[in-house]
Amino acid sequence: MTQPKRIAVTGAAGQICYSLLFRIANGDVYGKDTPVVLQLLDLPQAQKAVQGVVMELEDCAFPLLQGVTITDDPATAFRDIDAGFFVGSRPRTQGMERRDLLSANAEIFRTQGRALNEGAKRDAKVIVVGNPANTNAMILAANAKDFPTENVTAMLRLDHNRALTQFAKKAGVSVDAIEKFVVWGNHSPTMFADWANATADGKPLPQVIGDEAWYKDTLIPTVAKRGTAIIEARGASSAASAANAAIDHMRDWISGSNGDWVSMGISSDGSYGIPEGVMAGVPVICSNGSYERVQGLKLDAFAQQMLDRTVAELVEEREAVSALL
Ligand SMILES: NC(=O)C1=CN([C@@H]2O[C@H](COP(=O)(O)OP(=O)(O)OC[C@H]3O[C@@H](n4cnc5c(N)ncnc54)[C@H](O)[C@@H]3O)[C@@H](O)[C@H]2O)C=CC1
Ligand SMILES: O=C([O-])CC(=O)C(=O)O
Repeated sequence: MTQPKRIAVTGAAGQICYSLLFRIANGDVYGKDTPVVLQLLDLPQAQKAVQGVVMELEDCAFPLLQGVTITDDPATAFRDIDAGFFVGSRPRTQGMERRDLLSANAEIFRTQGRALNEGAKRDAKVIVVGNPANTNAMILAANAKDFPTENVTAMLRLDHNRALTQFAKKAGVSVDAIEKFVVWGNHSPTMFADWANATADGKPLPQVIGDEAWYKDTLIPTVAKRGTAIIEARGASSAASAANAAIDHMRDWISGSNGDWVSMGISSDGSYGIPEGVMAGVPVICSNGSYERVQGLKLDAFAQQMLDRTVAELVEEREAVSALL
């Protein structure tokens, strides 16, 4: 058996983690040959609830689960980790936008960035799920001064997966027939679900669907507002689908995306005119434990306008938290 991977998960008592932890323990991130140790973080008042979740993890008898620690101390949670899922933070409720969580959650990521810096392996892979995910990831990276910024990412994969299903239904194909699709920008209603390069079974998706009005007037807003629709229907924000997206993001980063594009929020290097340091969703291809931006795409006037809008929002969010960077 290989060495166990140490995985920190924050917000362990919450609803996303109630799905996420069981998937990780089942081997869905590192594969069925790699044992895992979970290092669970939550607030002091949530420790008892985390203990309950751990009892349930034990009761699953997962062969790959070699150990679990529970703590309310970020430094303990992030010590020697290979991967970190940063979920812990307040979710929005009806009537709120994700950016309304900025002041409630930003401070969490400053504190945790410092702890990540202290204790994590330098090649640890980090995904931020807690909203507003892009800007929280930027705060986390900025406060982990000696930790590689490229190893801190934000989750756009739920938006990506949501769009794939809508496209697949419209085109009458399976979701895995669709390739080269990307969600650009912020995990917010300004996100840009871009089908310009996408294919279905190798044929251009815009031609296969042949309905640009549907794409602009139905697909884009449906994906952008899906989180709100779930909150209205369920009375709570997406949980199992968010956990699934976090698993997809990390699994592909670790094991590769088989040449296909996936959407990841990463720190901008200035490509596509996205200001450097902004944590924006872009197309990447994952292989050998790392990701590469897809470069050189031509954006038409509509795409450029959509990208500019979502990037402008990210820049505004960055200004709002400048004191924490
Ligand atoms: N990026 C994305 O696509 C998605 C992001 N989210 C976000 O994920 C976050 C978590 O959502 P849920 O699990 O539904 O929320 P929840 O309220 O069920 O759980 C959050 C957990 O985080 C804990 N927590 C709060 N502050 C903490 C801190 N400083 N350190 C450690 N733990 C802390 C809470 O005690 C609670 O157990 C929310 O911000 C939500 O908006 C949700 C769905 C999709
Ligand atoms: O909408 C929310 O607040 C939760 C979330 O990020 C999503 O479901 O995409």
